[in-house]
Amino acid sequence: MMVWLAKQAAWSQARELEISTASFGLSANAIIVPGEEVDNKLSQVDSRKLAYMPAPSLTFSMWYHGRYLQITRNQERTGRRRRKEETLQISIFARHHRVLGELLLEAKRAYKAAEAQSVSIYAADTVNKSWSHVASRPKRNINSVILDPGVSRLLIDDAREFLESKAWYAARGIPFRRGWLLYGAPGSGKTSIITSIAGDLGLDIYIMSLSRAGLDDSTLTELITELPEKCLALIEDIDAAFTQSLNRDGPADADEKSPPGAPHEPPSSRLSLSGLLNAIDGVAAQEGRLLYATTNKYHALDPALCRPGRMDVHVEFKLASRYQAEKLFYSFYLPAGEETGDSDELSSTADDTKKESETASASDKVTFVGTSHRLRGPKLRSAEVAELAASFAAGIPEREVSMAALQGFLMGFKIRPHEAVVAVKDWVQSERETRLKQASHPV
Ligand SMILES: Nc1ncnc2c1ncn2[C@@H]1O[C@H](COP(=O)(O)OP(=O)(O)OP(=O)(O)O)[C@@H](O)[C@H]1O
Repeated sequence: MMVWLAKQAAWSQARELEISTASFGLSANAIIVPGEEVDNKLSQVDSRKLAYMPAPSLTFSMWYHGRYLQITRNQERTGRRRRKEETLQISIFARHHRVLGELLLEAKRAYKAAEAQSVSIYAADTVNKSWSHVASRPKRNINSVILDPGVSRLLIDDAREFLESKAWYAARGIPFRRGWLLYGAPGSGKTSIITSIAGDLGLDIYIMSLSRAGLDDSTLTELITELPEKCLALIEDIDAAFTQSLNRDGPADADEKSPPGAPHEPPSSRLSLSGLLNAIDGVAAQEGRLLYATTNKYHALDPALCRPGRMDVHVEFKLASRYQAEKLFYSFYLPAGEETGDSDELSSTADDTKKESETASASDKVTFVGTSHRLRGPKLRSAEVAELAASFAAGIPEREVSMAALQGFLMGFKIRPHEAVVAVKDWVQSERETRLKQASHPV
């Protein structure tokens, strides 16, 4: 209803407003403060966007299919934790409730259309043992995550094939479950590729962090049963459980993290490995759910956790190769609309292309209105970019720096590709020195 409301003239003309830098949910709900996108200072540092919503308790009057309609948005704090509850009160002057059904159906369609452009992210709320919507991100094109040749294709094809194989599993009596474990260097694109896969398959992401305070076996089980039927469940940093000495026999030592003098936590208040294994089987046991886990410490994981049936596909993500560095350079400086000509790029169907361009225009609306850094950069021909990309990649040692670090470096040269190529050698050297210092003085 909120997405539908956001499209009504009465909504955008409201004169009492609630302003926030936090997400109001699907971005279509809120009205982005005009002019902010063109404020270079704000858009260059990735600051939170300001958005406003008509204040609660206002009543909006409008005509709907020839009928007079009034909508009031109410907000109250309920329960011991004073959680904010929102309700909408709708009054329609009509003889039959059919018109309400029409309105709700139209609102549902508007929501689905808005949702098709973005991926909704939910996080586990361990206090209320429920999931809360934390963000809606524009879908990320899978080709924008640059991995070693064939890896993106393997991941997306495998996930698609799994979703289409329900009957195959049923015919063989094999539980319809599949888990993907992405492990390796930090900042190598594990989370990014998972987000892209969710966008590609039209699934919402439900993230669990095992190091979260208050997460015990029963909370985890409850959270798992609360998952919707079709979604992508993501356990981030699954090794975090092991830094708390998680073992199969029971929870870790309860005193380990308690401040001196704090009351002893009952032993059941921690997550045990068997609790985690049951939960994983639970996620996967529900049909149509995909389970992804990420870790930087593959070898710390218990074999029971990694065995086929729980984590069927293990993919290592390494530090950047020259190939990846070159492709990243392209993605920064190739003129808009031109292809790298890379055979590994995942082709989109006509429908996907349409969706992507719609998504791009939806996100452009927020991020760049007229001030894209591409427009301020030098106009390079593809051949020039190719030459620069090759020189840039030649300056990057194989598997020494992460893709996230490379991205950070290039961000400093958004409109200065030639300078990026010149500066890369010194940067690599300074990264090396920083790493050496860190190794000799571990935190
Ligand atoms: N392979 C890649 N291609 C393009 N961008 C990448 C790649 N890897 C990392 N990045 C960029 O680096 C940032 C961090 O990436 P991401 O969170 O996906 O890494 P990660 O492997 O999940 O890291 P961590 O293990 O620390 O959680 C993102 O902004 C992402 O755009």
